[in-house]
Amino acid sequence: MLLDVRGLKVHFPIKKGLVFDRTVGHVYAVDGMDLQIRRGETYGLVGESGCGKSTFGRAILRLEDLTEGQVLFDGTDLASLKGEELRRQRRHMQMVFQDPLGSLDPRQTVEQLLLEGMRAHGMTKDRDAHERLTDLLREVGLPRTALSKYPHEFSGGQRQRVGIARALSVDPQLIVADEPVSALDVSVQAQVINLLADLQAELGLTYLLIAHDLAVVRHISDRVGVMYLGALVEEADADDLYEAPLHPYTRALLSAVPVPDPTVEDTREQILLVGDLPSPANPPSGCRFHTRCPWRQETRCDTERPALRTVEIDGVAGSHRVACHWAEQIASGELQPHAVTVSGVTDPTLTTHDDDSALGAKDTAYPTTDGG
Ligand SMILES: Nc1ncnc2c1ncn2[C@@H]1O[C@H](COP(=O)(O)OP(=O)(O)OP(=O)(O)O)[C@@H](O)[C@H]1O
Repeated sequence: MLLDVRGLKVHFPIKKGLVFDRTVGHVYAVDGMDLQIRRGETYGLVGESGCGKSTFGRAILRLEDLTEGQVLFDGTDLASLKGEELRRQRRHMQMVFQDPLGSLDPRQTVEQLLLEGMRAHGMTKDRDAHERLTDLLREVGLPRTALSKYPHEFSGGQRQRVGIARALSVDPQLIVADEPVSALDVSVQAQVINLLADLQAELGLTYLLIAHDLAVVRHISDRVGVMYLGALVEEADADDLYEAPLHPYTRALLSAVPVPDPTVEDTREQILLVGDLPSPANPPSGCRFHTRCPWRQETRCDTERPALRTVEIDGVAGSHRVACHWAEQIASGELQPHAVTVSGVTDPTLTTHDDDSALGAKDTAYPTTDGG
């Protein structure tokens, strides 16, 4: 296991007061994450905007203060490291950001940008440093002439290649890529994703790939974790997750992913997510998804937070984990979905869902089970 995260919490204090800051509450951005990544694996982390994905990615690189929990990187607990030790450890873990323009110093040439990290980790002392720069550019598919250019002189896709080269420059083991393609044109997205895949094969890298778009992570990820309000609600091998999602939230996210071929009839279940993500400063009690869940059962879902547990499939406990009290009953059809209103109150008169005209209604989720 290269990365082993246990019970991680990152809470941001909410301060009030002009002169004396008072803490009046907390944003529970990450609130009990357990996640393991094997060496050489690509782990896709998905979820709606605001569910805590970026905070989690930043926290495991110790770019955020950890409120509680353990982050073991190759056996070393990062939570206990400080100063020089932490700085040395950081060389092994690098980040690729969504917006390379915002994360690359506009006054530095590509050469300066690439040398900066290498210099900080004592990697420019040997005379091979320039050879390494040439290799880096070749690896990310940029010409050698790129070295003397500034970030604004590149297209979005090329700039992301510079961002990737910079992450690679210190020879890391783990790369956290936070929405690496969501700012790029669709036509360029696949090129950058393919580049990440090629680099992994060539260099044996391990990735945590963060994205709100499930389609982006599907093909490159070995495993996928779905995050909701600060914690994982489901995790499985990528194919299992996409073909047999168990958590109602995952089912809702997947039913929103368009079918790539317009000539193929979309027979999947349609579950509309009702309302906005609740505030992470005031998360719902019990299961955090209960206010939007079409399978919510009173009162267990409202009061008891489900643990992330391994489910048995055909009597075998595999690697599919889900945090739902009723995953098996939902999968078997024993529990039927019902409509959800914005307030999160289920309407007992709407326990069937054969009124297709209601599909697409703004305030109500009507899951259909035909073909799902
Ligand atoms: N430094 C901070 N101080 C206070 N609250 C923060 C801070 N950073 C993030 N948050 C809050 O924590 C929650 C989780 O944010 P985060 O950026 O991790 O989510 P996300 O899933 O990555 O969303 P996005 O894709 O929009 O970045 C949000 O409500 C956000 O406003």
